[in-house]
Amino acid sequence: MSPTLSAGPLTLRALQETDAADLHRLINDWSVVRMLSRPPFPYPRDLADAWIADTRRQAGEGSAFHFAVIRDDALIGCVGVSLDRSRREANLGYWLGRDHWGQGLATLAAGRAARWAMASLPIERLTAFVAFDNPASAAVLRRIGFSDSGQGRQPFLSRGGDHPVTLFTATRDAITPEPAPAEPAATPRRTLLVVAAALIDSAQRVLLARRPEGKPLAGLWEFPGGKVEAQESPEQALIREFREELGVDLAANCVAPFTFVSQDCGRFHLMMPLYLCRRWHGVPQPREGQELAWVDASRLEDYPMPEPDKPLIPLLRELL
Ligand SMILES: Nc1nc2c([nH]c(=O)n2[C@H]2C[C@H](O)[C@@H](COP(=O)(O)OP(=O)(O)OP(=O)(O)O)O2)c(=O)[nH]1
Repeated sequence: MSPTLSAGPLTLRALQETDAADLHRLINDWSVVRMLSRPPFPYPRDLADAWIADTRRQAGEGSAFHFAVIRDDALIGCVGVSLDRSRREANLGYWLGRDHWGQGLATLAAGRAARWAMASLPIERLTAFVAFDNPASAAVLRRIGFSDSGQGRQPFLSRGGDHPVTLFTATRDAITPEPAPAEPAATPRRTLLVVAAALIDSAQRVLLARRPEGKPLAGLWEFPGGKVEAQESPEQALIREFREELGVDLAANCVAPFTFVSQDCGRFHLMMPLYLCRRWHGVPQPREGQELAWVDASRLEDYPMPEPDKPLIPLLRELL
C-alpha cells in the first residue's frame, strides 16, 4: 500500500475507488492528457476505475506506488513511481488538473514522492521523461533535482504515435532533501561522537538499518547506533540506542570494540567507534520507522551506506 505523506498544503495518499469520478473529471481534459504518455483521449469513465484498481494491485506487489494528490480534501492530481528492481531505479510520473497549475504544487507533490522513493525503495536513481513541448514539467523536475540525460521517443496514446521526449535522471545526492533536522549545535568542525554496533547472528550475518525519511542521509544503510549524549559513556549510549531504536537489550560486557571511523563530514567531524556484539536479548524491531536487514558479509556492498562506513566493510568481511 502506498503510504500517506504530507507536503505543505498537500497530502499524498493511496488512490481509492471513490476517487474515480474526480480523477476522470480532471484527466479527461486535452490540455492535461496530451502531456501524458499512456492515457487515451477521450478518457473513458470506466478506465478510471480500472486504473485505480491497478494502482492498488501494483502497490500490493511492490512494483509501483501511485498517490492521489489531495488539497483541501479534494483530489487535484496524481503522482507515482514505477520500480525497476534490476536496474535499481524508479520512474517518476505526475500530473495535476489544469486549475492547479502554476502554483508550485507539482513541484511539492513530485518532490515529496521523489524523496520518499529515494528513502524507501531499493533504488539508486530516479528517472523521468517529459514531452518535448512541456517546458513547465521539465522545470518542475529540475527544481526537484533532476538533470537532463538525453532525448528519446515515447508513444503518446492521446496524440497517436511516438513523440520526442526529454529524459531526466536524479541521483540520491541530487534530490533536494527536506530541511533535515539540524545536527546538534554544529559549530564548524565540531567533533560528533556517534556509537554504532554490528550485531552478528549465528549465521554470521550483520544487522543493518536503513535511515528513515526525514533524517540526514535518508535511504542509506548503517550500523544501528546514534549520538552519545552528555553524561553518557559510549557503551551506555549504545545500550540506550539499541533499546530505543530496536527494542534490543545489550549488556555492556557483551559488546567488544572493533574499529572506529574518524572522518570529516563537512559540518562536523564524525568519530564513530564500531562495536561487535554476538549476544543480546530480544528480537530487533524497527521502532523508529527504519527498515532492517540481516546481511551476509559477502553482500554488505549491495547496501549503499554513508561514506564514512565504506572502509568498515572489508574489515567486517575479513572478520566474518
Ligand atoms: N548510527 C550510525 N550513524 C552513522 C553511521 N555512519 C554515519 O556516517 N553515521 C552518521 C549519520 C549521522 O550524521 C550520525 C548519527 O546521527 P543520528 O541522527 O542517526 O543519531 P541519533 O540516532 O542520535 O538521532 P537523533 O535522535 O539525533 O535523530 O552519524 C552508522 O553506521 N551508524
